[in-house]
Amino acid sequence: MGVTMTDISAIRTIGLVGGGVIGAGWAARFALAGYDVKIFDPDPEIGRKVEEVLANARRAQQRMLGALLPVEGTVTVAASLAEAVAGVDFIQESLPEVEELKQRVLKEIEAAARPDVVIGSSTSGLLPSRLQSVLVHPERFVVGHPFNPVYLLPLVEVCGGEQTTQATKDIAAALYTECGMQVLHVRVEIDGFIADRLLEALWREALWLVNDGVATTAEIDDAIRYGAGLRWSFMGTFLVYRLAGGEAGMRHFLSQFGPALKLPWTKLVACELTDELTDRIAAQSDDQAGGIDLRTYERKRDDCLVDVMTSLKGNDFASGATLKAHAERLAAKKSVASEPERADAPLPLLSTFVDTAWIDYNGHMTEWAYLKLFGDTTDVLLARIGAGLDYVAAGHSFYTVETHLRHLGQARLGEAVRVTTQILGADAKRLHVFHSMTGADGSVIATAEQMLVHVDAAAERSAPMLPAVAAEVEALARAHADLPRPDAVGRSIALPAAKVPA
Ligand SMILES: NC(=O)C1=CN([C@@H]2O[C@H](COP(=O)(O)OP(=O)(O)OC[C@H]3O[C@@H](n4cnc5c(N)ncnc54)[C@H](O)[C@@H]3O)[C@@H](O)[C@H]2O)C=CC1
Ligand SMILES: C[N+](C)(C)CC(=O)CC(=O)[O-]
Repeated sequence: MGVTMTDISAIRTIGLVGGGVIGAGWAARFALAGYDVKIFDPDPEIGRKVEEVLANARRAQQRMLGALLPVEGTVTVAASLAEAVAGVDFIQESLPEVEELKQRVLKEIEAAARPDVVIGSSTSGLLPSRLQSVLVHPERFVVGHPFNPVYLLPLVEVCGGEQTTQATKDIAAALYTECGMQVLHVRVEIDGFIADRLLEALWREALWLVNDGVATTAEIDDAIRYGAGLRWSFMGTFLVYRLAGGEAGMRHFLSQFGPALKLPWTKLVACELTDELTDRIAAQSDDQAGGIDLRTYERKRDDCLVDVMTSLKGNDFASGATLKAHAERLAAKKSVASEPERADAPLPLLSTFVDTAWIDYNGHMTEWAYLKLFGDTTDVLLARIGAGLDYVAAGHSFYTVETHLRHLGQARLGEAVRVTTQILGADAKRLHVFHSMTGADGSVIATAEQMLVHVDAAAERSAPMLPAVAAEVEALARAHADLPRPDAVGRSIALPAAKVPA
């Protein structure tokens, strides 16, 4: 099926050329987003390598998104380049960073692929105008520069060349976004794009510091990870330095620290990678790694990245906002259709998916999260009876004065949970409710019995409900009067009789 230039819903299968660090990372990113992947790499070990990267990626993404993840796409190792790209709906090239090689293979890709299919390139700095110049259809070529590990880091720089159409950039950007990535549009075509210009400046300086015997690889990494690296995970250099300028902000920062830039402390030219320096860096790096193998280190890195992004998700900030939006998109695709109320059944008030922030060290939804969801359900009920935020603003409210929570099963990350509410009774000032939470398989995993008291909020005293609310409560209480009373109502916590010490 063809893909129109404005529609990515027709994209099902993605062809990957090059399956090294980045190509295998793309395979995992796309497959875990539900796309089928065909990958070609002449490396005879390609199948094993991709499988290992995919296993680590699956583990990390499950920690981050759990049951929200879509059904995983298939990953097929193709026997030839033509097999990997023929008939696919999008292509991502991740060949070694050599312009002539990329140009030669891009021509081979074009000869085997559909003429309209978008070709993304992972190049970290080569100019798209030069790469696309060899193509018959250069308009469908665009750079999509990712960051390692591609399956976790959201950033992808999208940069078109002189002949790239806007539609091509839009398709690539839409696809990457759909896979949970954060697109940074590089508006001016420039060697190294934006991020690698910055990374390379730091990297040059780091190599000089080792070369000049100022610091070891481990000391330089400490200088980053205990300081600036921590704040870079959520604020970039400009925002960080604005805050460092105190109340006078960026102007003060520039006037105080600007003159030092002219000293200059940094060299900003490449140091010669002599055999001696390469040996020294490699030996220090081996020493620093402490004999831990690559895949184990990758898992450590992935765990830390997931923890950082999950925390930032709670703050709805930086990459956390990207993750939150992605989780919401995935949840919307799986969303449970809202249920109509029935007179002969408890009210269906809340449907949601278990969030990463609610998971404990056992991998299950933690205690307080149950109370939060039951509390949220009560809020939905209050809105339903006309006691929502306007009612509160007018000085009336309900306070919860007693809760009895029971835990009967487990909810896991991303699982769909649903809460229904039965009105057990009410009088002029009190509302007695029973919430029941079911998991994805429909079994009850928790219940909460609550007593709410209506209050005059300003006086902080109980008070009768306003007539309109009282009428809604009465109607619901009457409708629920004939429902079977849950066994757990009124139960208290106690050991079974036989276990009570005499
Ligand atoms: N490693 C990194 O940190 C990042 C790399 N990139 C970019 O991604 C691209 C790939 O880099 P890496 O994955 O790091 O390199 P890599 O060396 O790990 O992988 C390159 C792969 O291409 C394969 N290959 C060589 N000739 C081929 C051909 N004719 N057809 C198919 N496959 C072929 C090789 O067998 C190898 O597996 C480069 O353009 C690089 O600049 C982008 C972001 C980060
Ligand atoms: C070293 N590198 C230039 C290939 C790095 C990148 O392009 C991005 C990254 O993951 O750091």
